[in-house]
Amino acid sequence: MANRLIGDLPKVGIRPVIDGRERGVRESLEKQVMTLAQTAATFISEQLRFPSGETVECVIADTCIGGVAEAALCAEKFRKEGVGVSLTVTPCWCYGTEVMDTDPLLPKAVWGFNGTERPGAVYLAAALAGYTQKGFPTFGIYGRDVQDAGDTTIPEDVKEKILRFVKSGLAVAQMKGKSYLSIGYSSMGIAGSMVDSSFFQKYLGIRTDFVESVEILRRIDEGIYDEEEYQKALAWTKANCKEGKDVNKPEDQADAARKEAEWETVVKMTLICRDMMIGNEKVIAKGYREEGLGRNAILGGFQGQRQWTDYKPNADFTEAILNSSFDWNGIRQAFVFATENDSLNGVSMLFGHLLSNTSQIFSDVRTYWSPEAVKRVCGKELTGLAEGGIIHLINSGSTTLDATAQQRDEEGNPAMKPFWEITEDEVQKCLDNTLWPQAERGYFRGGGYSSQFKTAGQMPVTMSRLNLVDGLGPVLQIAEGWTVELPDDIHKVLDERTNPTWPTTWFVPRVNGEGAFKDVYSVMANWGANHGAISYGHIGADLITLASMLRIPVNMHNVSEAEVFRPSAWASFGENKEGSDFRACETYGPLYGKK
Ligand SMILES: C[C@H](O)[C@@H](O)[C@@H](O)C(=O)CO
Ligand SMILES: [Mn+2]
Repeated sequence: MANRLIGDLPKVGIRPVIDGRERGVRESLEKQVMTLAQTAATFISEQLRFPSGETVECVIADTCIGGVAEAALCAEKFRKEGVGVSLTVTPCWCYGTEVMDTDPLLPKAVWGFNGTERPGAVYLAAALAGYTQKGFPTFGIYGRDVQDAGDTTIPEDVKEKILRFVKSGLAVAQMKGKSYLSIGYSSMGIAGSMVDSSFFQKYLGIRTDFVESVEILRRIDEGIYDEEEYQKALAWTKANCKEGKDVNKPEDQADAARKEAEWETVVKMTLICRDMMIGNEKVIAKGYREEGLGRNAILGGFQGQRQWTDYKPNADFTEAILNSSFDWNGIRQAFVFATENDSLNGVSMLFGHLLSNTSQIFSDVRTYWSPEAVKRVCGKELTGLAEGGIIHLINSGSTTLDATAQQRDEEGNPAMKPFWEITEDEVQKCLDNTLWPQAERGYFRGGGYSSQFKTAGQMPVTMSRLNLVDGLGPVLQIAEGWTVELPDDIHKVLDERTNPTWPTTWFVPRVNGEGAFKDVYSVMANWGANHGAISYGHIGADLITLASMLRIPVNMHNVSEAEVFRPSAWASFGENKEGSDFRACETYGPLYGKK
């Protein structure tokens, strides 16, 4: 079972429900109802893939569901098949609570075909009322325009909601039962690194697993890693990871032998952290079964600072490579690995990864630069998207090399793609646009190598952050925007004022003149912590849907109201979308336990 997370990927269960009246009514509908289910299943499997690249499999009930018995038969089939998300479809009237999916943990939605020959929308409303009354928040999908009874196409607005619902539901299902691997614990008093096991378990169904960092030293010293892969990795690293300028004072600079030793150490650290997350058959074959099983970790965090980094090379290389979509074994699914063990930023990265299938950026939200301040220090004007000010995103370590913006989408725009769309040439460009200067020894006494690059292109991105509020619980904040590439005569001046050996992304959130999005400064002023997780694309609406499934309220976002898609029950908590979200999440509480 090693070399991958334990357990099969979740499937999508499709529930064709029907008016159970036989001897005429039911028979007249069977074909249309089952065809709707098959159409939905085909659409989902064609459109969606897991971050691993595997396709999303749908399971359709053996028969249409006309009553309790067939609902129970369907539930049993879904249980056996490993269904993690349920989508009920119908064009006709059905008996709401008799045919409903009563699994409290399955994210669920109902698509009521908008055709007026039969009362499908009436069923939808009745079903949603039943789900709301019984405490199973369910998403309602109802196309805006009436379709003819024989129409088996899925309207665009319905497609959008089906995909948004299924992507989020699969994210919920993929997290359940997995682990957060905490290597070390509290990092420099960063609250997110004081891992809250209760949050992980009750809201995400994720177990937290704590391993002291000394485990890495033990595995290095005792050779508990795959020696053959290590040699391959070291050779690849030497060929592809070029050292940058050593910014340390001459008297503090490591000699050649020490630098070589640090490369060897950081490569071993990378193998070992990965093995600790998902295991390694080669390590088992070497006689280390327990170590080779791994810890089923869908997400990891490394404390690093300060005890480890005061003594040993830092994990900047490890974090950067694990978060990237490639390594010495080629192009592959990115891991999700947080630096400074900021588990809350790690969760935000995981949400982004599961929703976008891409690798993630972990950054300090370091500096807001007003146009005036840039003018003062550079004598230059900020222009284009940057003209209202910019936010400097920069942190040593945990930023994917995909963030060099060397990959291109179908239109030739800079992008960060799912790994299966990335070319070898793009990988090489990401590597060629990254230098690896020695770690700055004032911060990192034990040395190491930091990834140094700038995001060289404009890309749509979404920055998010999960925060824990005492007395309230988790909240999520979201800022859609763009990366911007500054002219070198501005970038270099601003970057040199910080830690130029770290990866830089210049970020401009979409602002609307109101509240937290009044202007770029306000976004920074309202950000809830020192870190943000940044995903490629504008995925704010997906994050909002996912958060509602997890009963995590969204306290800040710049997604248009029309795109907000939450369970129908949320409307019962009031018209104000933000207030109703908080009230609904408070009422339902976490999926897997009591607050
Ligand atoms: C200066 C500290 O050592 C860095 O780790 C700091 O920039 C941070 O990343 C804090 O989140
Ligand atoms: Mn940081």
